[in-house]
Amino acid sequence: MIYTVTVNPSIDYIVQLKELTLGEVNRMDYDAKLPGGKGINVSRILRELGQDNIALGFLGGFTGDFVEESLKAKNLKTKFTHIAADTRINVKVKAQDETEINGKGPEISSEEVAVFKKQFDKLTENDVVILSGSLVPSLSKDFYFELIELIRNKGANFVIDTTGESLMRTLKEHPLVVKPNHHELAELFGVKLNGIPDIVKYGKKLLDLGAKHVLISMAGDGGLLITPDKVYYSKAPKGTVINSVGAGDSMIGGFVGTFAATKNSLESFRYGLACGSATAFSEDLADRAKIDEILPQIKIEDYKN
Ligand SMILES: Nc1ncnc2c1ncn2[C@@H]1O[C@H](COP(=O)(O)OP(=O)(O)OP(=O)(O)O)[C@@H](O)[C@H]1O
Ligand SMILES: O=P(O)(O)OC[C@@]1(O)O[C@H](CO)[C@@H](O)[C@@H]1O
Repeated sequence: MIYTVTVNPSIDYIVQLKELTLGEVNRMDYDAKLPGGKGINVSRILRELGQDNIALGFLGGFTGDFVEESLKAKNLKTKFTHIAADTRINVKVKAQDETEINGKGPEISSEEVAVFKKQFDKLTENDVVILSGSLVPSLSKDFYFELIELIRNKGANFVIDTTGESLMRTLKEHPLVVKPNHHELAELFGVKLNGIPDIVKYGKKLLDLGAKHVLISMAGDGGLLITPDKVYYSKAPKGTVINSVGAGDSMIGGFVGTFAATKNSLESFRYGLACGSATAFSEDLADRAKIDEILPQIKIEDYKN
């Protein structure tokens, strides 16, 4: 089974207007409320791909009820731990630029954490756990490492979508895949990356430090997959970008869902790229029809230094 963990889910409140003027009353042209949070987005893409999965995490209050009901309506399997405080609301303003205002997230008590962690007792070596998104301020910065220890003790695989020191610290536990974007990769090593050869050079270091696969996403410039045997590169397909929120989560969903089903890294890369671009070209996250439309446009090349 694949589990996604969203410690800090959200209602994503999407607000669209032609122009945002700070300090004035602005009127929206369109708005929408979506269940959000990185792990939840991965779960939604896995479901589109027909990959069985269960979304875990913490939900509370009327906002938490909205997220849970929206996911149930989409036939997603969920086992959230219910908390007393309200799940956050993240505001995504689409005007002349895209601006995101993400909440800090609710207080989670030690009792609620204990109930959540109990679920990890049942993991087996056939399971994959995907840890994605921010932690809430009341949790220890080491929370993901505590979870990784529980996961590794059961012999299960994990994927972590995080950046900086937190990412570097998890590499020695051999995540199935890590997916920094090219800016995050540069920050990880405190360097400026000049073109694909540099990106490959530093991406390979993440492999050397323990990751089983390294995916580097480059938004409209496509992506790279670095494995111990080979490096693959693909441009991004052309299309009208409607919504880039969740493109990275979609790429992870496409890669992990396909890898769980096929164990084929190249095919998983193909689906990861297609899911990422399909979301960028959709109003909400990509649906199966959009993913299928984009798949034939993905052309992967062997990358040779
Ligand atoms: N403008 C775009 N055009 C085509 N494909 C895109 C575009 N933006 C993203 N993608 C696809 O989605 C993948 C992931 O996007 P990106 O690199 O923006 O991830 P990210 O930085 O983790 O994004 P986010 O945090 O917004 O989810 C890219 O590698 C690419 O395949
Ligand atoms: O604040 P975090 O946890 O880093 O990111 C949360 C978030 O911005 O990530 C998703 C897109 O990747 C959105 O659905 C959600 O609002």
